[in-house]
Order: sequence, then C-alpha cells, then structure tokens
Amino acid sequence: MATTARPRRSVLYMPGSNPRALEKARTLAADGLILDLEDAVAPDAKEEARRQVVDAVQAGGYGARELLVRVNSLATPWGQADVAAAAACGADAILIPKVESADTVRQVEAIMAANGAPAQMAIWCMMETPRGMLRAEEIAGSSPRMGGFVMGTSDLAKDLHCAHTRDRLPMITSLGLCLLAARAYGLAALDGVYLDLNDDAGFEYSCTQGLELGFDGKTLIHPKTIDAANRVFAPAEKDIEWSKKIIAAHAEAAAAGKGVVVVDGKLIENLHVENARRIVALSDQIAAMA
Ligand SMILES: CC(C)(COP(=O)(O)OP(=O)(O)OC[C@H]1O[C@@H](n2cnc3c(N)ncnc32)[C@H](O)[C@@H]1OP(=O)(O)O)[C@@H](O)C(=O)NCCC(=O)NCCSC(=O)C[C@H](O)C(=O)O
Ligand SMILES: [Mg+2]
Repeated sequence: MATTARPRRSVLYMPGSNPRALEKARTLAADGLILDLEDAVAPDAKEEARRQVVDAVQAGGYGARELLVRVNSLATPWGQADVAAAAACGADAILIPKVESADTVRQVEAIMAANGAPAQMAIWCMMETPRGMLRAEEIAGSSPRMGGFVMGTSDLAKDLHCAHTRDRLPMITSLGLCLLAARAYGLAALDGVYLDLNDDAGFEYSCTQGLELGFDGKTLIHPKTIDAANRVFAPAEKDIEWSKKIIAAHAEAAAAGKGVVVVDGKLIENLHVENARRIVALSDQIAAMA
C-alpha cells in the first residue's frame, strides 16, 4: 500500500477503556489517534475497551483525524478477537504491537481479510523489540497493506537495557534502522512517546530531533503536547516560501531546456524540487485540515 501523504505531526494515544478520552479526541487538534487496546488497558478491561473502541469509531465524529486501533498481540487471549473486531469498524489502520517478523503481519492480514477489512485499511507495526529492529526491512515489505511504523521507545529501552537520554544515542541505531526500512518501502514513520509530561523543553527538543532524523511526526500521550508537535513537524514558513521559489525557478529553467538552475547562489536540481513539492503539499494538507 503506497502510504497516503497526509499530515501525521501529532498522533495521540488513548486507552480504549477511557470513554472520556475517546470523546474528547473528537475535538483535539491531533492529526491522528491511536485507540489503544494493548498496554494502556488492564486485562480485566480488555473486552469492554474493544467494544468501546469499535462503537466510538462507528459513531464517527473524528473528522480528518487518522484512526489507528492498536490491538493486543496475537499471542495474547485478546489479539485474534481485537483484529476481527477492528477489521470492519471503519478505522484507517490496525496497529500491531511488538512486531518481530513478516509472519505476524501476514497472520493479521489473513484475519482482517476473513473479517471484511476494506482494501484501503492499512496495517501499521509497533517497532519496539531488538528482534523487530533486526528485521525492520522484512517487516516493512511484508504486506501490500503495510502503511507505517510507530517507534515503541519505552519497550525498546527496556529490552535494550539502555537509558532514556536527551540525545537518545543509546537507541539511535534502532531509530535509524526503522527509518531506513520505512523509507525504502514508502511507509510513514512516527517517533516514540516522551514520557515526562512536566518537561516541555525536553519534549520540544525530542520533537525537533525526531524531525531532523526524518520522522513524519511524534506519538503523544497527553493532549497538552499536541500544539508543540504540530508546530515542530509542520514545514516552516521560510521553507514553504523557498520551496515555492525553487519550484518556479526550476520550471522556468526546464521550459528553457535546462536541467539545473541557480537560485540565490544555490544549485537547484530535480531532487531539490521533489523535496520542495513534498513540503508544499504537506503545508497545503495541513491548511486543509484546519
Ligand atoms: C497520562 C494520563 C493517564 C493522564 O490522564 P489525566 O490525569 O486524565 O490527565 P489530565 O487530567 O491532565 O487530562 C486533561 C484532559 O485531557 C483528557 N485526556 C488526557 N489524556 C488524554 C488522552 N491521551 N487522549 C484524550 N484525552 C485525554 C482528560 O480526559 C481531560 O479531559 P477533560 O475531562 O475535558 O478535562 C492520560 O493522559 C493517558 O491515559 N494517556 C495515554 C496513555 C497511553 O495511552 N499509554 C499507552 C501508550 S504509550 C505506549 O504504549 C508506548 C509504546 O508502546 C512504547 O513501548 O514506547
Ligand atoms: Mg510498547
């Protein structure tokens, strides 16, 4: 599945067992929502959460927000029924946790097909274990339904026995492997959550680092972080202006039979124009969501 280009600056998790959060999400400025049946939901609440999530998605009211249902692993007592219920509920994607192989994706794909999932429903994978990192390419190319990766940096840090540091050096190899695989297969890539809700500066720094690494956006755990993520991951005004300028200059040069042009002293080739078009398209899509 070619990943639809759409804004994914801010993607907010909420426990499927929390009806207030499911309701409030209809009014929040997040580009996407992860309706969670996995780690944010206690074992006793799993069945009720599944019903609530399906009812909430079917009831609608989420507008242009991309809806991902995070199911439990197929190895748990709830995974199979979660996928079956989510398949035809109207969400944009099923998000599988702790994916470590292409086989897991194909098993979920088969359950989705057996339960009437529409052709456009995507599969997204949580990338959050050492085996998952080592098989990132296999997972990225596992199914035509593959739409994106979400970094699970909390589980990853636990499994790596590494620290959560400001510059995330201990997990930079993992982030890079997943970004490489995602981009090689045309998938979206979302950065992991920032856990300290009282550290606004640290949150903003981690968004900026995620943007610079190449992520499309950040996964979030609280609505108060949405605005900062939206701001950091949106193209800056000066980049939009520059993009439009070089697109126009390159088109003029092409009309005159030239493949390259110099704008403000900088050599502009087709590859710069492709990136400029992506930036302008993203900013137009963000404007259309407002
Ligand atoms: C962290 C929270 C438990 C805090 O909740 P709460 O105490 O209710 O916060 P507030 O009182 O500040 O809430 C203010 C209002 O905002 C609403 N709210 C809060 N959080 C959310 C949310 N996530 N989505 C939607 N709405 C939310 C409250 O209802 C209040 O609304 P109002 O009634 O109008 O005042 C809570 O934020 C929370 O549960 N967050 C999500 C936690 C979660 O989903 N965790 C799992 C995902 S992270 C993960 O698994 C990472 C990955 O797998 C890995 O390994 O890294
Ligand atoms: Mg996790």
